Amino acid sequence: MQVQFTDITLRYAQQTVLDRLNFTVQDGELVALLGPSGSGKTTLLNLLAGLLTPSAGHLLFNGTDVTHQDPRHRHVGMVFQDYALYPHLSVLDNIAFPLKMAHVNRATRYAQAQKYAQLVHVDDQLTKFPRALSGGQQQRVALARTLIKQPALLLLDEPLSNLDAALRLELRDEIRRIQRLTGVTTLLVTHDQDDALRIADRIIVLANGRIQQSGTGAALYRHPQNQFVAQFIGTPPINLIDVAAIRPFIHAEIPPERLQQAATFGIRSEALTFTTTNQPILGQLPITLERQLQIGRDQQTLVHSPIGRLISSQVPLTGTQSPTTLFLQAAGSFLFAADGRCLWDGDADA
Ligand SMILES: Nc1ncnc2c1ncn2[C@@H]1O[C@H](COP(=O)(O)OP(=O)(O)OP(=O)(O)O)[C@@H](O)[C@H]1O
Repeated sequence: MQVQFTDITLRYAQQTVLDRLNFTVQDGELVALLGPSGSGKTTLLNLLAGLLTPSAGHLLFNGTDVTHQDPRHRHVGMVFQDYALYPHLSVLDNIAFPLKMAHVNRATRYAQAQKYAQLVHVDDQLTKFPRALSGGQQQRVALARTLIKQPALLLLDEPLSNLDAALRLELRDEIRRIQRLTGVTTLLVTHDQDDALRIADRIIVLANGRIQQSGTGAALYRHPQNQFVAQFIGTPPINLIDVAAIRPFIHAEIPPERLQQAATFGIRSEALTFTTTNQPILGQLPITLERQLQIGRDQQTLVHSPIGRLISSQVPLTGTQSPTTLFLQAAGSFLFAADGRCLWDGDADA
């Protein structure tokens, strides 16, 4: 089902939580809604489920205006962070429960429950009660219980938040597999960029009630439209430097009028390189090494420079001599205006 927000605004008393949102989720798409705490993610899901009505604007499902439609008629399924399983019912009865409420006969609802249990890989747990399951298994059951209703739209509200790291990784892949198999249009709410980047076809970044940018993980990382997105997406975090401080170290081709307008220079850790490559270089900085870390397969080096402390992921772990200069590569460098807009992107505009 295609979902369309047209100029949707939601206010609580004086606070505008969502401010004229416009976006479309295509039929079968898996979109992550990524934003910091309080950015309005849950509010947006509640609008889709029909638990809230917007202050202004329209919500369309397959082109039909459902802004004021009763939640029961929307065919929307929701899965929450805390599973919300019925503790006194077995796995099979939990999954079959929505069909019982819909007065589907016993044989059919158990056959369907078996089918969905297989889909989410809990078919070997059918007689257990929720307390005897791991968090990941409980979330699988919650997913099956929602999917058995064959929703036209699936809403996942921080479904991985209560899981430990290993289960989280496993369920991320599972959510994607199950969504692909069922083809259900899905909106996943998360504040975790890793979840969004690994699961979704496309990410919508929400902050301060506005869509900051919508795109693939690669587009958001390589071509952020503003400083918020540049800071929010990517680990280690982007280096942000006052333009006036870095200007004396820049020798190459940035349009002078852009430099004039800019307040902040952003540089990704991988754009601070130890040696020159065949990539365009903007300039170079004298540095002293502070600390080097190996974090899994990634290396991070903290350096002191005349423009402050920086992080590079391109300095080899020492052994030989310490580097005294780092090169600023154009790709991965950005200029931001005082209001946060990206004025120049070293990869796209150079
Ligand atoms: N019923 C309400 N009355 C007044 N303000 C509310 C109400 N519900 C939410 N808000 C406010 O709306 C804003 C967005 O809340 P929402 O729960 O949608 O954010 P969120 O992005 O889901 O945050 P989190 O990740 O912390 O759950 C917050 O500032 C919150 O305080």
